Order: sequence, then C-alpha cells, then structure tokens
Amino acid sequence: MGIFKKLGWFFKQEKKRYIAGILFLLVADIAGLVPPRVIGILADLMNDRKLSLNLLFTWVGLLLGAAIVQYISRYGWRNMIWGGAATLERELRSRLFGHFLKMDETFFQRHRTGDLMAHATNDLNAIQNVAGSGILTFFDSILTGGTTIIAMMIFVDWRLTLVALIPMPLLAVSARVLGSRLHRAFGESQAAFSRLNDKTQESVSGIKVIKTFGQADEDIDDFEKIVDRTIDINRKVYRIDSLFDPTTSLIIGLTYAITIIYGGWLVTTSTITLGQLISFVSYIGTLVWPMFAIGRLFNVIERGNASYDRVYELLGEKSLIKEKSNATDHLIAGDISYHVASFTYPDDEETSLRQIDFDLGAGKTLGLVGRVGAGKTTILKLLLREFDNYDGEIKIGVKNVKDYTLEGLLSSIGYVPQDNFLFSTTVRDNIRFASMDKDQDEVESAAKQSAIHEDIQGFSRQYDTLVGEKGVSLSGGQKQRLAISRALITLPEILILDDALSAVDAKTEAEILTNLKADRHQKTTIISSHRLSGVMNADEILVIDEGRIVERGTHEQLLTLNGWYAEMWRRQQLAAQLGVGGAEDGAE
Ligand SMILES: Nc1ncnc2c1ncn2[C@@H]1O[C@H](COP(=O)(O)OP(=O)(O)OP(=O)(O)O)[C@@H](O)[C@H]1O
Repeated sequence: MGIFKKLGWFFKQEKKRYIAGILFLLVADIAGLVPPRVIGILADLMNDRKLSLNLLFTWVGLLLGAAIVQYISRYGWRNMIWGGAATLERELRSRLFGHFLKMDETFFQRHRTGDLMAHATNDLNAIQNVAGSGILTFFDSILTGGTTIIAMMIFVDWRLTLVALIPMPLLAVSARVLGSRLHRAFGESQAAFSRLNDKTQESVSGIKVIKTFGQADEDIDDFEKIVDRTIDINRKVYRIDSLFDPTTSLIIGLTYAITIIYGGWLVTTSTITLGQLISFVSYIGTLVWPMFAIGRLFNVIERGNASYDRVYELLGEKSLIKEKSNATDHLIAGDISYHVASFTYPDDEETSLRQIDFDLGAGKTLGLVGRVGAGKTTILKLLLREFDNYDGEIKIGVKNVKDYTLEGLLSSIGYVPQDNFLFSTTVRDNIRFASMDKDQDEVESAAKQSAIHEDIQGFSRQYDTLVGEKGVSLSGGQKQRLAISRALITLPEILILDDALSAVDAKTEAEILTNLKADRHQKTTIISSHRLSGVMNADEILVIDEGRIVERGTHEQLLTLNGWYAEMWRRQQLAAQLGVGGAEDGAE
C-alpha cells in the first residue's frame, strides 16, 4: 500500500475529484445492499403466503430504483477516478519528458533510449493504473465489503456474520506474503522489459549495419536470449500472481460451508428466518468480488509501486549542469573569450583538453582542425555548456557562459553536429524547427544559404516533402545541408559547424562558405573540419592534437610553419588534383 502514500501529493492535489468519486461509490454500494435484502423479504413473504400483488410491485419497484441509483453512481464514480488517472499520466509524462530535456550528456550515456522509452511507457502506465483501477478497486472492495458486512449484521444476525468471517484473516496473510514477493518480481520484470526495449531499439536502428556485416543470425540469437530471460521473469510474476485466486476461492468455499452449517442451525432454532439465510448467502455472493479484487489490487499496486520507484530514481538524477538563480537570458554579442586550462570528462581519467586559449571577436571566423579524436568537438561542447567541470573560464559577450540560462545561451548558438538528426516531418518544418513562426521566404533564404534550395525544388512536394523515417531518403550531403539551414534560420549570433560539411563536395562547400561570409555580418562562426579548405578563410585556425593547441594562425601563417597543417594541406591538394576525396585524409 506504500504506493498510495507515495502518490499522496497527487491525491491531495486532486482531492475534490477523488472525494466525489468515493461518495458516488458509497451511494452505489448502499444501493447494492437492497437486492439481497429484498430477495430475502420476498422469500419470507412467499414462505408465509403473505405476498400480495401490491407488495410484489412495491418490492420490485424498490429493486428497480436501486438498480438505477447504482447505474448513475457507478458511472459518476468511474468517470471521476479515470479522469484522475489521466491527469496523473499527463503530469508524470510531462515531468519525465521535461527531465529528459534538462539532463546532460552523461545521463544519456547511462540510460539508453530503449530504457528511457520503457520508463515513459510501461512504468507510467503501471503508475497510472494505481490512480485509476487501483484506487477504484481499493475503495470499491473496502466499501462493498464494509457495507455488506454491516448489512449482514443488521439485517440477518451478528453472530452468524462473525462466524462466517473467521476464514478472512487468511486472505490478509496471503496478501501480505504474496504482495512482498510480487513487489520484488515486478521490479525485475520492469527492468527486464527495459533491457528488451533497449535491444529492440538498437537492433531496429542498426538493422542496416547488422545485415551488411552478416550478423543477422547472431543478432537473432542475442535477441532470443533476452526474450527468454524476460519471459522467465514474467513467468515468475504470473506464478506468484496466480496463487491469489485459488487462495481466495478456498476462503470463499470455507465461508459458504460455515454459513450453511451454522446458519442452517440458526434457522432450525428459529433464531433467523429462512428468508434471512437466503439474504445472508446472497450477501456472501456480494463479498466474493471484493475478495477477488484484493488479489487484483495487489497486482496493480505492486506493479505501480515498482514502477514508481524506477521512475523516481530517474527523476532523482541531477544534471551536472546547474543554472544559477540569477542567470540571464539575453546574449548580446557573439564575442568569445575561451580560456580552459584543463578538462576531463566525468568518469574518465585522462584529461581531454589542456590550455585551450583563444579570443574571437564578433563577426570573426575560427577554424578548428586536427586528427580524429584530437579534441575539436570537446572544445565546442564546453562552449555549448554540455559540461561545467573544467578549469578555466569561457565568456560570450561580457558574461561567463555559466551566467546565462541554458535556453538563453543555446538559442543564440546555431549548432550543426557531426551526426545530424532530422525529424519525421516536412522539409519546411525541419528547417524552421527552432522557430516555427518563420515564413516560406525565411525558410527558402536559409535553404539557399546552405545550398539545398535547388535540391528541395527537385523533391516531389518541394518544401512539403516528408523526411525522416517515413519520408524521402536523403543523401548524407543533403541531410547535412538541411541541418545547416535549420541552424541558420534563427540568425544565431554564433554558428558552429562541427564537421558539418564532410559529406558535401568541395564546390558546394565553397558555395556555402561564401554565402556565410556574405550574410553573417557581425556574427561569429566556428568551423571544425577535416577538410582544410573548409577553414582556410578563417580569421584564425587552431590545430588541435591530443587536446592541446599545437599550431595556430591564419592559413598563410600555418603554411609557412611547415608543420601538420602545411603537410595536410599539400596532401589534400594532391588528393583533390587526383580526384580522390580529401576529407578523410585529415582523419589519420
Ligand atoms: N563523453 C565522453 N566521455 C569520455 N570521453 C570522451 C567523450 N567524448 C569524447 N571523448 C574523448 O575525448 C577525446 C576527444 O574527442 P573529440 O570528439 O573532441 O575529438 P574530435 O577532435 O572532435 O574528433 P573527430 O574529428 O573524430 O570528431 C577522444 O579521445 C574521445 O574518445
């Protein structure tokens, strides 16, 4: 029952709805006491041969009246409680989703997509069930059980009632023993579902790689192993769960046996009438549902309890990035002052960045080049405030990046990551994703800047063409250029292209870079690239190696240094003349 306490905040918030629901139930249950008693009275009247037509109509009218009251109040009760459950679902869903959006990168490394999806679907459903069918069953069984037992005492005989209820404590004992085993088993079952979800998600999104490498059979084997483990755990749940119903049947059987023996004796000694015994047996029939319902209730409650713990464990995780209470929203200009003495990824031992210092005035362009894994993206991640735990200071405008709200900071930066993601919607909405109020002209202007407009004109429905999973298949270069348009449309103070032109040809790259130079006056640009032609016009280029700046200067200065940059430039020029893709060369 701990889950009711855990959800106390919600029941308090929705108390009017739940009180109204419980009052409806009380009315329904009181109306439910009428039929057994009326049947007993009619039986006695028939037995005594006193049943007139008038009396028959009166009692049958009462039966009908009770049925109508029950109908209305049950409708009201269910409506109230299910409405409450839907409110809880909405609240938890938005809390969880808001939490996902606030969390930092390390959170998404710890929890994979399938696991997060399981929390947002299976676990939330289980919790929602507590606020719906759990509460419904709990109060229905207590009120139906309680009012029936009182009616048995008042209308029939209190001794017979007490004796008939002797087997009841067995129900409480079995509920307690099986309940705690169910809680543990449900926890395992939900975790197994998360693993299964993870595996499914990974296999489906990696299906091309799996097939290309001929690993389909191995993947099916892996999948089956996880399915088998999940089924084993669920079997355990069903085994425990299915013990409830036979135990309840046994208790009900015992109650009937005691009633027939002791009640029969009370009738023969004329302590109660035959009609009263019939009413009593009928009342036991009314008790059967609440008794079975308790078994079902434990299922709902323990499942919800295990899920609540899982969801709250997730919600309890704090982002490493904390906003200051007096953080400001407004980013004035894109001057960047970047001074990081050292940075190590959380949970990593090796330092990823050392002594990275640069100042970039608004309107200037910085180029970042270097080998694979040199630290270029890491430099950008700190600017985007994905991590705070570095030794140093990064300023944009006159303020430290930590003094801005995340929303304020990030909405002023247009970031195009290496692995871009497109949503399953139209080309237009993908481009204006960050500001849906942009009109067609603005969308087209961003598309033209990133040299994708012509391609879009060639799509079957132009800007209305669907992309993403259900839409048109785009080439790597088209995806990159769409992602660039998405970043450009907000006219960001700072534009970051993180190897975002790797899949476009050199001519298109040059066209895009020329457009950027012409259109982004007083706005800052950072380009990380393996292809040096992508940064050659930058105001300053940093060559990064093993997390340090090893060379710096303009393209001409770097060529005269005759170091890594100059060597790479010569190789890439040669490769370009020979018609070999030069982008990968920098990846050595
Ligand atoms: N989240 C992380 N946790 C721990 N280490 C990380 C993380 N992300 C990157 N690294 C490590 O930091 C180093 C720098 O990686 P980074 O992605 O910055 O390189 P890069 O220069 O951008 O490489 P590439 O050109 O291939 O994109 C690498 O050794 C990488 O393994």
